[in-house]
Amino acid sequence: MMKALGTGAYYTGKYRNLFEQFGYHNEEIEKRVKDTWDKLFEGDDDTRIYYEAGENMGYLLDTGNLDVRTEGMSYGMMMAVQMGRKDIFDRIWSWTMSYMYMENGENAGYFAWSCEIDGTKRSNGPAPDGEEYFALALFFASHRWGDGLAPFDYSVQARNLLHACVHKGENNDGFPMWEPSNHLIKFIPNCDFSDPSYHLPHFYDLFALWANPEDREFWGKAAEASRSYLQLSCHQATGLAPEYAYYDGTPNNERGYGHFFSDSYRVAANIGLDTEWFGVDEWQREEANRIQAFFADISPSDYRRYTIAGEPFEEKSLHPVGLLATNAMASLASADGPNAKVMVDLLWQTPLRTGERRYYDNCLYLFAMLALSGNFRIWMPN
Ligand SMILES: O[C@@H]1[C@@H](O)[C@H](O[C@@H]2CO[C@@H](O[C@@H]3CO[C@@H](O)[C@H](O)[C@H]3O)[C@H](O)[C@H]2O)OC[C@H]1O
Repeated sequence: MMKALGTGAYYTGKYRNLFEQFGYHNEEIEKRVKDTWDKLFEGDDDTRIYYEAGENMGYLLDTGNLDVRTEGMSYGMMMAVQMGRKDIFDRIWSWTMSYMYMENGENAGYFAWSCEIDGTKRSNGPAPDGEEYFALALFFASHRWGDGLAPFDYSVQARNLLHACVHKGENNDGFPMWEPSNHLIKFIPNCDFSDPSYHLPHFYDLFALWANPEDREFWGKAAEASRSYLQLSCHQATGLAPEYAYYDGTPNNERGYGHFFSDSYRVAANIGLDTEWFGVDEWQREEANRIQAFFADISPSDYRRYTIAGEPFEEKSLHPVGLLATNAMASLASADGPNAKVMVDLLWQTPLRTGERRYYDNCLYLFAMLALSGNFRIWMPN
């Protein structure tokens, strides 16, 4: 039975343990989730991506690019709030506010998407996927632990950030992160195209509940627009999405990002979580089945870059573990589909990635572990 959010949207309020449904034992599953967290955030493993900084800060390192990204920091906060780790959440948020937050210029109110490990900004521009994850992680933190003094007044921080995302540019002060005319998230504020993997309608349905009252209608429309946009941008036969796409959904290959590669992987995971939180949408079920069918007979060692029509390039996937993790997370949308169990089994049998490219793969891996074990939840206000 679906539960009303009060915005016209309904949520499931249920978090399936798909691992258990597919035959794994609960004790083993819980241990695996905990081990995965430990290997990323604690200990000496060569899978680690989180590091403490000073007395009260910490960061996630993009081990392949040797920088700290809003993507990783916001993912780290989402992981920490799901795992109930306020200590680590606050450390990451402190680092983010100390070094990434921009107070001046056309991006004031946003976060610099890439910094050096010492906090020096590598860029003065943001990447909107970070802002949307920050905002929802902050709302969840507020609901789980309550608001504290700034910058730990989590719900205030989330609302201010979402205000900037929607309203910047209204006073000639930069650009919004969502295009006002169509409610679609942009790749960067000052551009007119999108990135299908940035579309998180399941987040926007919650922003419609918790953002500033005057923006709630906007977020409801953004959720609807994103669910439609995914249908436009994912290939009808293969289900594959390009990294960047125009507002009409066609691939944007101006800089070579019009194909299925690293960014694209997240679309499958996002569809899985949207289904888990907000219920089955027939297109999402079919889409998850299409992506899983495409990869069903390809060995991870042979994952490549593909056109969205499915033609392989010579170039191998940079993040095969991340790709198989997101394909497994799609099983939340296709649980009764022909490849759902195979994809979940493949994730279960695959260890975390080691080596210099481990950051992106291991982030997607932990998200999949959380989601497939029923531990990637909506934290409602008490
Ligand atoms: O041009 C930058 C643009 O690159 C930036 O995007 C962020 C970085 O890329 C995205 O994820 C990467 C996927 O590939 C892996 O190899 C990397 O480790 C990941 O970081 C990420 O989602 C974006 O936030 O956005 C700002 C633009 O100016």
